[in-house]
Amino acid sequence: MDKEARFKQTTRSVQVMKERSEPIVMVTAYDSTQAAHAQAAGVDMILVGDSLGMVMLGYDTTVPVTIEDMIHHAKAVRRGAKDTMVIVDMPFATYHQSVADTVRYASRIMQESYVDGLKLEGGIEIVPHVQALVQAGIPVCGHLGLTPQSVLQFGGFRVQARELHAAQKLLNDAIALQAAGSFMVVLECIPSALGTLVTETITIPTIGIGAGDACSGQVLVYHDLLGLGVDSRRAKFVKTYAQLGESAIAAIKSYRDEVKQHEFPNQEYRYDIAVEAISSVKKHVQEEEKA
Ligand SMILES: Nc1nc(=O)c2c([nH]1)NC[C@@H]1CN(c3ccc(C(=O)N[C@@H](CCC(=O)O)C(=O)O)cc3)CN21
Ligand SMILES: CC(C)C(=O)C(=O)O
Repeated sequence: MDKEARFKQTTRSVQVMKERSEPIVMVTAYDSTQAAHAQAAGVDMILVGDSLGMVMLGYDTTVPVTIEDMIHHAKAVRRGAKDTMVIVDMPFATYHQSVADTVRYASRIMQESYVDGLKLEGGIEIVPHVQALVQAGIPVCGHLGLTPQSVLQFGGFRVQARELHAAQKLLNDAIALQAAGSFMVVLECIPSALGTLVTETITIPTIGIGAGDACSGQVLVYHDLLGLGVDSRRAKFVKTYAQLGESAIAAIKSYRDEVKQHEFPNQEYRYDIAVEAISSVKKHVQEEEKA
């Protein structure tokens, strides 16, 4: 996309997109190259997800991810996609102590990485925190359903809100987040009929990941949609649009083979020097050795 044609989404424009039933496209990114890919592809917004702990840092869950990790990656994404809306996850347990601590952590992320909003996992229990951030001028995106920071409590990455009470609670949480001033909410790994019901009940946009096709938008993890991961374990909601992991391994193998067989670097990849210059250097070295 050329620079002129690029429109940076805002909290207001995504609301209009929902009203017009225009799907909102979100993808995660964790560094400046990935962010530039997402922007060049014309996505509406980028999420610097704490999934970076799993896909970039090699952890089994998102629990070990720190505020420093999030800021480090968010800054890189901001540099790579200056004209795209960027939302950043608040990491594990940074919005569960005092409201004052939550505002302090959130302000650090906003001011140091200069992004467009923050995402927090949870419902009614975090409403005071959401309200305080909104009062501070920070756009807040909610996240309900499979909230990965609670994976240890869930006992694994499992589909959520399949029973009546849990489904009712999720709907109430969505309503509470909207009332608290959230501009959007991510719905992860829930029955699609519940995704539909939430999207029809609240007025703010819903972004689904494993929440059906009626959500106002969709999000996928960069590594998942590009097939970059090396482990084959993959959630049912992931559609893989390329096999870049396999391409990467094949390319590195070719490089390895060419170096081992003295095929790389050939003439094309070398720098020249005048013959006289190099022979003078050689002569100089020989004279030094004699002395
Ligand atoms: N690469 C990656 N993609 C993600 O979407 C993602 C992360 N990492 N890390 C943070 C969370 C964890 N997520 C996950 C991980 C696994 C499943 C999964 O395997 N779900 C099972 C559900 C099985 C059940 O409940 O019965 C599935 O088969 O879809 C779901 C979400 C989503 N997020
Ligand atoms: C999967 C998305 C919604 C997320 O929260 C993340 O990338 O951490």
